[in-house]
Amino acid sequence: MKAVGELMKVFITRRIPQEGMKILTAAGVCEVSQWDSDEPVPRTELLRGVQGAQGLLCLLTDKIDAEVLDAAGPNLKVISTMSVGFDHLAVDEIKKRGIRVGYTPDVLTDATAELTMALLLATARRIPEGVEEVKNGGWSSWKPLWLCGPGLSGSTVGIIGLGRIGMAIAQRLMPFGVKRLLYSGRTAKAHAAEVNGEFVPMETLVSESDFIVVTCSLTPETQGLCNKAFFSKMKKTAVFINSSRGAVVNQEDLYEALSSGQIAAAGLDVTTPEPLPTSHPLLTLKNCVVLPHIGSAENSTRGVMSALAARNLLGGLQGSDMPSELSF
Ligand SMILES: O=C(O)[C@H](O)CO
Repeated sequence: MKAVGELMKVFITRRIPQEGMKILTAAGVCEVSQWDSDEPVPRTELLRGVQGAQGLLCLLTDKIDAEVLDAAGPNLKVISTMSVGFDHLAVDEIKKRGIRVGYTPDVLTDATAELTMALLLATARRIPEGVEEVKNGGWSSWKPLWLCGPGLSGSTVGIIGLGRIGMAIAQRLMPFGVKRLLYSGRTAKAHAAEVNGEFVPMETLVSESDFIVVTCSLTPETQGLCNKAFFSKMKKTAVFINSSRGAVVNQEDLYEALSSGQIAAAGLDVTTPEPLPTSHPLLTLKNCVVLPHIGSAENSTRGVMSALAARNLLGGLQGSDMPSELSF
């Protein structure tokens, strides 16, 4: 048994699924302190909690910047985020200080692809609107022209960012009889052949797609990518879906496009900010379906993410391999 003094100090910024906590406890190498709540850690508590830590296990809601790294001090060896996205981490600053980073790719791919499909179908076929009409007495009869929306069969779908999640969505789209699958991104991908994906310039994807699905990561290049110019090139009948990060979209421009009939509908699992204030104009629109960032909220997925984040943390603390280390 090691004396407490020899244990490595770790700060965890939230209550996380048991799977990860059990792994950390069983390893017996760290002294864990935690923001033991379902709500995000206040900034002051984060700055306090991280002091002297050798390991930090954080979530996508925690902005890990130079101030946090300074507060942690020189002992910080590893940051393990329980997320596949890492736009909340000041990667350059982290790299400069030689701190290793773990993240959780792959394990949430299926869950996020499933949710994106659900959001796409719900938005296109106006499911939330239909549910609301049933509840509020708006359902007067079966009506030939009521609550119609576009279907996937025979359609063209454009995926922005054919990475792990984009590819899993493409695979799920195939049995729906999609006619063309377009994708854009930095480079053509060999794996696109599996889904008959056509690598096209962004302009072509935007103007030819009946459905646009955004799954790229948030980077300086993709920030605000879906803006007025983007929406103005879309078909008036097209549906826009975003399950990546809210900041890829200019929400004022999206509101304008939706309310003016420039595009048919939008489904968003991510927004800026999160949560989206209940007074936000997008929430007044029937043709906009907004979900509270639940892409990976599938029963077993969060436990698996938590376990992977714990293993990444241990790898970084012990100077050994991390199952999913971010290479930068
Ligand atoms: O980055 C992530 O992990 C997703 O957005 C949430 O699971």
